[in-house]
Amino acid sequence: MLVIEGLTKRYPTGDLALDGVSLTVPDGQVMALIGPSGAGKSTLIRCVNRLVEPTAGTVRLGDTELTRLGGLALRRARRRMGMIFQEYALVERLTVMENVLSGRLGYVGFWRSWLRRFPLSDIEEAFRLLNRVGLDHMVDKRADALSGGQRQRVGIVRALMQNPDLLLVDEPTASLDPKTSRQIMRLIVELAKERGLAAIINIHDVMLAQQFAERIVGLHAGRIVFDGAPGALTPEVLTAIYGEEDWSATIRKGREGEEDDGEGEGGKAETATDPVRIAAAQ
Ligand SMILES: Nc1ncnc2c1ncn2[C@@H]1O[C@H](COP(=O)(O)OP(=O)(O)OP(=O)(O)O)[C@@H](O)[C@H]1O
Repeated sequence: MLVIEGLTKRYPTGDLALDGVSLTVPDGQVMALIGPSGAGKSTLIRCVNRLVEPTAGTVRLGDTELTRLGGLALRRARRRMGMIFQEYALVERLTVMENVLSGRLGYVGFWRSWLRRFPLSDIEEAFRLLNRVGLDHMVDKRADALSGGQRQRVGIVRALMQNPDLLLVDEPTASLDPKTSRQIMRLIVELAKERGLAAIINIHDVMLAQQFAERIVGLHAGRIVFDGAPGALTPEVLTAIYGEEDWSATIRKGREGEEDDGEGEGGKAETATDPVRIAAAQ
């Protein structure tokens, strides 16, 4: 369970990116973090793993208060947080398997990893997870020869190789087409559920957030202005999060996503999740 209390971040420039954010994400819950550009989504994710130093407030993961840790203890705690990024952050010249095994670097000693002598159990787990995401036939392929969706799958497997308690996911679909975006979101949600992981997914696409996350938190100017189920995202709520101007853009984007969706592979994705239709139904 992740417990965030009173999290505040003021950058040295004076920007107040987070203003007293409190939030609890239980194990197994997938939470989408939405909000306009500059709302503080990335800052929130980065304060949790301490890539950004909070100005005030606490972050606890299970029994560990992350905001108190430094040095080795912080490095150890970071192992428990799997990061999945927008740009995949793979090592291009390394193979799929090597990229995946790099998720174990925090556990395997330096020399052992330098000599690429990972324990058999790690290699077996890598095969198992690559099989789970449909990439077991690509273990020897170099990362730079993969498609965007395949790269993101490798990124997901690498994060899971850490055996994390928490997934921090930053714009996982920003570089992907709509269909691949849905596949990746579905995969992240399924894997988080299977493994009982708390997950925070920072995502611009409200439609995707509604389709796949069970809980949505809306940030506006560093504050939580909505925290609830996807079905409760009314136009009024979206206006509170995005403001009038961005809200109309969001509706338009939702419709475009639907038009793109010719193959009907999205399951739930094709049902009445358009905010406009939700509004009409109410
Ligand atoms: N390194 C930094 N130095 C100074 N100000 C920053 C820094 N990073 C972010 N900010 C500011 O903090 C606020 C929140 O930014 P943040 O990147 O967290 O928002 P976001 O919701 O993730 O936006 P986006 O969706 O565009 O990525 C913004 O006003 C931004 O300008």
